[in-house]
Amino acid sequence: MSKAISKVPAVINEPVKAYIPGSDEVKSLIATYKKMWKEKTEIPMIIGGKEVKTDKKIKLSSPQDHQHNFGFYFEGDMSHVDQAIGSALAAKSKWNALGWEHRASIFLKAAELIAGPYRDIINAATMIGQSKNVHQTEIDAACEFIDFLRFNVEFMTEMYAEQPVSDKGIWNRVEYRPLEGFCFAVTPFNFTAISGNLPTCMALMGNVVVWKPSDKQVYSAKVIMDVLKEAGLPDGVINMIFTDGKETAEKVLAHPDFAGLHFTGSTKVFQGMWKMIGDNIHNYKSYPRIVGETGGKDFVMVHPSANVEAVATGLVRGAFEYQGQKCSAASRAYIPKSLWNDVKAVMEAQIKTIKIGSPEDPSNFVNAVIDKNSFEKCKGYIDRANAASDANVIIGGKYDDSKGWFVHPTVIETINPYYESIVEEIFGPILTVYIYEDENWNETLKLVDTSTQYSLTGSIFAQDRYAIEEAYKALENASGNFYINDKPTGAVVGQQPFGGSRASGTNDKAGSKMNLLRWVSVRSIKETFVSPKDYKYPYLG
Ligand SMILES: NC(=O)c1ccc[n+]([C@@H]2O[C@H](COP(=O)([O-])OP(=O)(O)OC[C@H]3O[C@@H](n4cnc5c(N)ncnc54)[C@H](O)[C@@H]3O)[C@@H](O)[C@H]2O)c1
Ligand SMILES: N[C@@H](CCC=O)C(=O)O
Repeated sequence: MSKAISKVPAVINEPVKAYIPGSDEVKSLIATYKKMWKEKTEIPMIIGGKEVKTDKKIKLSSPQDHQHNFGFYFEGDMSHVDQAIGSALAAKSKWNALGWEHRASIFLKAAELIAGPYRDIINAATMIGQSKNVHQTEIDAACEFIDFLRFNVEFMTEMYAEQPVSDKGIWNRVEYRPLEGFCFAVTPFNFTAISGNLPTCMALMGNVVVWKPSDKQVYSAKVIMDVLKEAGLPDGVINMIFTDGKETAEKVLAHPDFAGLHFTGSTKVFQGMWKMIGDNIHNYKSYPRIVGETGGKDFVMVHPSANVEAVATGLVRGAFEYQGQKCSAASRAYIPKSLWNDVKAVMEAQIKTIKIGSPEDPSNFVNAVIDKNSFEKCKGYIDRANAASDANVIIGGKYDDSKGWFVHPTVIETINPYYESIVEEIFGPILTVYIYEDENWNETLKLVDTSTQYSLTGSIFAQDRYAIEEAYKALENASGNFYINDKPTGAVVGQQPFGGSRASGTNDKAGSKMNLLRWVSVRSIKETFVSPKDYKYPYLG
């Protein structure tokens, strides 16, 4: 244990590299992409620090070229889930006993490795496996993940420093113990940073973890485990398994030592897991912590005083960056009639210039959606809108799966504020707009607040300060992240703590102290320096 109260290095957000065409940084990244594209990587599970291969080799193909096989991963079964739980529990007491500075050092070193020697590798893996363009991968796999790692260390020390007051003659302290048992991280395909953050932030707080990444994010998940190993994470602290989600959840969530779920993904899956936890409540040694960040139907509300170019740009970037596959993506917009023709014209002009294709060509702004299911889902919404009497595809609407899963940026206009594409999460490059009469501003605010089950992100565009204040109040519970004159995507760790409520999650704000608090169980300690020797109150003589 340490003989000093040390301070961790001051933290600032990792600068986003510009990747200017022709620059050394873009050349280096694209060269790494091309090299990794050709390698037939074999990706084992990592249990107790050991590589685990099975006879079930699953082919990995890239969304931008579904016939291209860039490697394989080894799928496990329920025996591997048992092994992962066993390894986590075996690693627990040593990890728990290690001084916090050592835990901090491991994750700070991991941040440095990603910022330096692993930057191109983790970025290229994300581009190949998850089809992100150079900028989108840089803000996710490099910068956001680095920020999570560094800021969480800072938040941990701030938390540890929070101590109660002490009356005369006593000393009160609190300590932030890891949860008893093991934790379970289940992560989505769309953000490498999220998949890295969920298991690592629990481990940072002294917990041991079973981690099940999405089968569509296996390549960058492997790089995360490589980095953690090189950073010195002891064997068994984080165990990565590639197993069926539902079966794994059934097994893990029935275990008496299950202590906490850290989930990010769709609403339906999270609700299913919450129900399983409820059904098992009598089996556990402690009440498990449940944190889930889930789906969204994120709004852009536009006031007649808004700036047209700012609105159109916010919509184009908010809806179509990473093919709309951000939980925060702008997917419904409410635009006053007086501005609509102008906003539409600017959007059409911008969308016309968007290039679509593989991330290997950095000039492609839109890449492929993640898989066939997603492609078919988007196609369904577009085809039904084309046939609907109350909706119309007004921009885009093309799709092409001949090489990759490409869906063009699409705008649907509807006259029905409850039309399917304006209330359901699509998770693709499809924005639905509803045009309201300018005088119906207040009614439209109510519609934004009540027409979907979600409450994740949302934006108000207005120059009129009274209108901003009205929207701010009327939409108080309509989003967990609220933006004024900006797109509803792109939260930065340490700047806009991220998460939503209603059907969008437990709002425990990833990358903040609020989230880390969920992974500790506080013990209060009171020490009395001179203990009383008689039971009598002073007035009893
Ligand atoms: N709110 C947020 O912060 C946030 C961030 C990113 C993504 N998301 C949401 O995630 C979704 C997209 O990601 P996705 O497609 O990977 O989500 P998903 O729900 O399909 O999968 C998430 C994880 O759950 C696993 N899983 C799937 N079915 C399961 C089951 N029945 N039981 C247990 N685990 C199961 C998957 O294998 C994966 O690891 C969207 O709904 C998006 O809004 C939310
Ligand atoms: N934190 C990201 C979204 C993560 C969900 O997919 C953003 O703010 O855009």
